[in-house]
Amino acid sequence: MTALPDAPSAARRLLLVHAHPDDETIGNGATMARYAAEGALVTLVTCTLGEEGEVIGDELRHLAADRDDTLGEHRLGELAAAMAALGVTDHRFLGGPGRYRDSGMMGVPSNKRPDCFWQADLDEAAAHLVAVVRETRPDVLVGYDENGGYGHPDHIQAHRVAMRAYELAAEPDFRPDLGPAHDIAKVYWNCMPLSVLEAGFAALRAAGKKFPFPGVAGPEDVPGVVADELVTAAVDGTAFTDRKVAAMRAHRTQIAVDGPFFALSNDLGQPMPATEYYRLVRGEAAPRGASPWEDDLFAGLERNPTR
Ligand SMILES: CC(=O)N[C@H]1[C@@H](O[C@@H]2[C@H](O)[C@H](O)[C@@H](O)[C@H](O)[C@H]2O)O[C@H](CO)[C@@H](O)[C@@H]1O
Ligand SMILES: [Zn+2]
Repeated sequence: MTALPDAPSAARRLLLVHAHPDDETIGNGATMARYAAEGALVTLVTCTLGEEGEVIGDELRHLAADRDDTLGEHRLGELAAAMAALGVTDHRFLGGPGRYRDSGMMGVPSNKRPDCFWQADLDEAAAHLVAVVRETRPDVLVGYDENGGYGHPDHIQAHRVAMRAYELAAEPDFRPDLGPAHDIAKVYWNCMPLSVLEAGFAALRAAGKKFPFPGVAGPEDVPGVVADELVTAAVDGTAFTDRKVAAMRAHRTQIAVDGPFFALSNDLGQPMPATEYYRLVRGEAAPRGASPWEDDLFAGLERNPTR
């Protein structure tokens, strides 16, 4: 049981569920930094240690699964450094560090390892997350869409576990030993509005020869692209871009950063958005004024200290 940081019981509470160390910063780094700075209780649950990842740079390549197989332990440290950069103090691994191994990309042999997340029993994995939900009692849960954003097995499984835990945590008869039932007020899935994606890639093409990476990502490389009408919230993290960049750089084996662009180990550069987008899938959206999108994930929620 992790001691929660001291905070007024009326503090707003955000829980994020991610597949690997690095996903949280790529998708929600500015959002996490903003809410942590505003005094919210931000809890990150990461489902694997990222043991099957590729490694950027020759000097650390020995960590890879087909060499020393110590990348997971190394990425645990990268995640801790990234959380320090974002000001997030409550980050945990589903079932404890190493309980579920990174499954690798869809279709590779490591998908069949009995200890990998893709082979996990859904209700058993969800029970680990129910324990966190009932302890931290979040107002808002952030996860992936049913395709995990881009079809990676661990992302799909993280979606399934998050949505199953959302249901089970609210059931008073389910595992009362894990604490009193808790009904999360709002659930969002990470997404990227098509119009924002197109503008970002237009800026990337305009960079021309100054573009710092050998390859250019395409829209198919960006997870969770949806029509603008499906987007509910846009969280402006501009004020926290420096923290997001520092956290991206902390994930040194996975992410290379250059100016307003970043690339994964595939060396395909893509824009690094300062605003992060969300699709509400459970709960009620707050009434919106002129903007089509909420600007705060907690919009419309009373600060209920007894939740
Ligand atoms: C962002 C993300 O989910 N990264 C995962 C992903 O890594 C990609 C994978 O190695 C792919 O083969 C590369 O081309 C791409 O550049 C990588 O981002 O899958 C890894 C293995 O499951 C995982 O460790 C990593 O966190
Ligand atoms: Zn991932």
